[in-house]
Amino acid sequence: MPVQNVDYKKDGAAEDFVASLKETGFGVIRNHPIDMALVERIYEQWAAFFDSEEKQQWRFDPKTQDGYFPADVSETAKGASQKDLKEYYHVYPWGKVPDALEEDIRCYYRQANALAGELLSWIERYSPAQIAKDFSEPLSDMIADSQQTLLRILYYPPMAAETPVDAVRAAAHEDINLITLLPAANEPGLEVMGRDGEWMAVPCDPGQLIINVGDMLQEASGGHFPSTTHRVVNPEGDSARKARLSLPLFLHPRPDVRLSDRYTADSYLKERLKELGVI
Ligand SMILES: O=C(O)CCC(=O)C(=O)O
Ligand SMILES: [Fe+2]
Repeated sequence: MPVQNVDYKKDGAAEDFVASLKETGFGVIRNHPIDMALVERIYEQWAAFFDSEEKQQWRFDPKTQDGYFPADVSETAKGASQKDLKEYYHVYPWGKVPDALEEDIRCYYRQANALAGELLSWIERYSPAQIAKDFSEPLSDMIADSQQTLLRILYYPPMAAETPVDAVRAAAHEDINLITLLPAANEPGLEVMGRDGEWMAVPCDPGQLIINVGDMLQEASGGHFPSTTHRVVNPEGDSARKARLSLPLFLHPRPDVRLSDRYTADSYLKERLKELGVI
């Protein structure tokens, strides 16, 4: 089954969306309530931010992890030999944001967070009873007042003349959190690994929203929803001269939320961030 593209307003949307998540770990939603003009504006504003030297004043705080992460400290995916070719900025509800960029990004955060709550209730509704009975609380409650949900503004610079062999925009990885909401990026490149081990391009038509399952939902659902491996490939030809921006919202439960017998959200996150070498 390929990743399903679901019309948010159509009857049966919730069921089709959850079936796609179960089969592929990914779903695409169109006709959704997120303001895409706002997203376009955010891409423009933040492209200018990443192009400026001002970003150096917003460097991340290693303790709290909010702010700007330059390319030389950005992530190395689990098992990858090179750092990803990306920079990013982490926005938390309590975190720092440059004044001129604050209103739009906080507005997007609220919209996307609200839609994520609804999608999590769709997921719960269409989880088999055997699986849902083990959720320690409704999935949408897990993120309700969370201060941990992270909005990342990602900037993949135009390809340099020389990059280290094996370095890619984002090496194959799985997301740590419950689910991720990702509006279509301004350039293609996102790929998901199918069950057959083949890479498939994820559609990035303007206006679409991509949702993927993260490791925490996989853990909480005993593997019913698979956290699917994905990556961002390097562009070729004319696109190599273009920057790519994307805007994933990583839905993180409150730290005390019990994911499974083995983990709380907090113990799970700490274990994974250590593996990534960012704490
Ligand atoms: O840039 C993208 O399209 C995806 C980014 C991603 O997978 C991540 O930051 O976890
Ligand atoms: Fe990801």
